[in-house]
Amino acid sequence: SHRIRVAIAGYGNLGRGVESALAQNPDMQLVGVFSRRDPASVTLLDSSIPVYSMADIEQYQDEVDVMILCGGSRSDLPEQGPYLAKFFHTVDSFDTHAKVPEYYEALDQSARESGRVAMLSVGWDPGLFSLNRLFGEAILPEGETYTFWGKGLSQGHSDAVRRVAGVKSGVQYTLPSEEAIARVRSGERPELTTREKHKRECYIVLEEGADADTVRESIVTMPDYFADYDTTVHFIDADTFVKEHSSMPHGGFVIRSGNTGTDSIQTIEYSLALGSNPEFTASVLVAYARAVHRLAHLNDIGAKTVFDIAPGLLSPKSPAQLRKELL
Ligand SMILES: NC(=O)C1=CN([C@@H]2O[C@H](COP(=O)(O)OP(=O)(O)OC[C@H]3O[C@@H](n4cnc5c(N)ncnc54)[C@H](OP(=O)(O)O)[C@@H]3O)[C@@H](O)[C@H]2O)C=CC1
Ligand SMILES: N[C@@H](C[C@H]1CC(C(=O)O)=NO1)C(=O)O
Repeated sequence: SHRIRVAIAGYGNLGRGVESALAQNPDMQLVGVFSRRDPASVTLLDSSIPVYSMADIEQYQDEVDVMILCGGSRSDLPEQGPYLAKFFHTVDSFDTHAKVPEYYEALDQSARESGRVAMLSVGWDPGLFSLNRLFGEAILPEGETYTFWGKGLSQGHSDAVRRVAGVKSGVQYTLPSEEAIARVRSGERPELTTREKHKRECYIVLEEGADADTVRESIVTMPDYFADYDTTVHFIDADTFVKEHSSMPHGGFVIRSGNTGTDSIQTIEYSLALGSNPEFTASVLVAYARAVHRLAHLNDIGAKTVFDIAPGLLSPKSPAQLRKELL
């Protein structure tokens, strides 16, 4: 059977990660990268892969089985997602938690009209952490669920600060409250507000002539991303930025602490330690691209989240082979 023909829409940290993740999956083939920038200015890891202008993307419908959308959630995907679902089966990593319901509806309408599959919010949070929160609550209905991230670089929040007028480069680190983690791990099951669980720290290089106080205010008050957190903004020069803020580690964990019949305490914990947030997220996107391709062949169209995907669809192994590996 032929390899799955995959293309990338939007070439940033995630796009680069998808390019290298595809090289690790021999049943898939990267057929091209689409960018809003001049293709001549976009340098891939593998220079033999063609780069096309996003403006021409509709012409490639018959050459792409799955389009992996790697744009930013704050401003790119809300427009690119519903648009591209008209022409391609897609998968993206949309992570503006507050806006997921409306994004789902927009994708679902577009994908159903075109008879395509559009998977949203694939990654680790939302994505693998979402699945583990579901397992915890479905299996241990009596209990509490906690999610902690970091210390590490959030790409969604870094993308969001880069979109603020006056920001030349920017990253955002998420720091979990060690005190909150200790209380959860002790089995206390505390009520914790958003603000009590994490702090956010940004490092920004300003555009020439931009005003630091105005930029800081735009960031710390930003709804859905920073308004509910204690956020600090540091302004640094470009050399320091490149020297000290070029790696993107991250991670975190989901804990479900619950009680069963005889009041036994049961604890489920799922954790991630990521050397590269974008490369890991890209690896999740690529596994789900395989599932999207299979759903497309089953004509199981419309918007899908990780909750809708049978795990076997992620694996390159046949169902028969997987059954042999159950134990
Ligand atoms: N669900 C999850 O667990 C996760 C989700 N994410 C999501 O992934 C999204 C993308 O993250 P990330 O790849 O780090 O974002 P980037 O800022 O690296 O890229 C976003 C877009 O910006 C454009 N771009 C990239 N580099 C440049 C450049 N040098 N000059 C001009 N434009 C550029 C690209 O579009 P173009 O090529 O068209 O110019 C690209 O698609 C995040 O917004 C986040 O929401 C990330 C991690 C985990
Ligand atoms: N979507 C996040 C993945 C995790 C990290 C995170 C955070 O640090 O706030 N929230 O969810 C990302 O863009 O990195």
